[in-house]
Amino acid sequence: MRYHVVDRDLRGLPPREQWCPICKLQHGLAIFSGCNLSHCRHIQEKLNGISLKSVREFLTREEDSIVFSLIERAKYPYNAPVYDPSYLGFTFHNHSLIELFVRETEALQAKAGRYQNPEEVPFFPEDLILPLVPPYKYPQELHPVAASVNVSTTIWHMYFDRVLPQFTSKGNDGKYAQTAEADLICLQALSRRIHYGRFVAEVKFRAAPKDYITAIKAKDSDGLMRLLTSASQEEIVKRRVEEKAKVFGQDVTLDTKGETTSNHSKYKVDPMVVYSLYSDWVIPLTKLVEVEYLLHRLD
Ligand SMILES: C=C(O[C@@H]1C=C(C(=O)O)C=C[C@H]1O)C(=O)O
Repeated sequence: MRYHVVDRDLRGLPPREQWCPICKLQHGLAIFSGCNLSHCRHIQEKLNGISLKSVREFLTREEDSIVFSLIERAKYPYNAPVYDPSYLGFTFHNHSLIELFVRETEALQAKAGRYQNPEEVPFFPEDLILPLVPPYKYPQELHPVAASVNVSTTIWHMYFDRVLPQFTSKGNDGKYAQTAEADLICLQALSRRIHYGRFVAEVKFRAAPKDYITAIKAKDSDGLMRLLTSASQEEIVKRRVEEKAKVFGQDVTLDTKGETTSNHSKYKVDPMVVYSLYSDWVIPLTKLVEVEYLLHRLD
């Protein structure tokens, strides 16, 4: 079967219009009226590679990155000077060392093409320089409005004000560059996971466009929240990350006979902290991103 797709713009964004080869209607991405929905969904699936299964697999793999990044950050004590704007003597626009570190690293990574990937969202987009590398043709599954859905500031404050003090020991070992680097890895993993809510929302929209279109047209945020929520899935996710914190965060040693011994009583990051991080922040923010994306999905 051949699909005739018109009006793909230069950045490879989703087609604004397309012909459905089955119902022969030309229609915008969001307007399915008069057309058999299953046919049009079929086209969408052919054009785009994401499914609920694939997005959930992505989120599951991101859990590993998040738990590992917290464990790596927990190697260092809190190291307060990293977050104190006066530590650099009010140079660099009164930025703290962490802010300077993130801004400069993001600028370098932008040059290397990191933010061409629609999965990656910078914390300081205003500082970014155009990539030096040739463009890579990433699949463009999202509606263009995805570019303006951004909860980076909330993630920043959540991480530094609420989460970091819970899993680091008090103290100062002077390893500030390593500390800032470890923070950045945590922030990037959290941001990637949370902003992936845009992809989750897209597959949910495609699976039940009629329901979502009604709620979107009514600007019904609560209705959208109800539609996209799966309480059972959330419970699985929370228990799984708690378990990962136990498995990844234990000391593994070998005794003289070469038998593995694990210390189950002491974990590098408290598994309850990881459970609460997901329960209080990661899942609610992912759902907020989903709703924000959906509210503008028909723009
Ligand atoms: C991400 C999803 O959407 C919602 C958010 C979830 C999450 O952030 O883990 C889990 C279930 C849903 O309530 C999903 O259905 O997988």
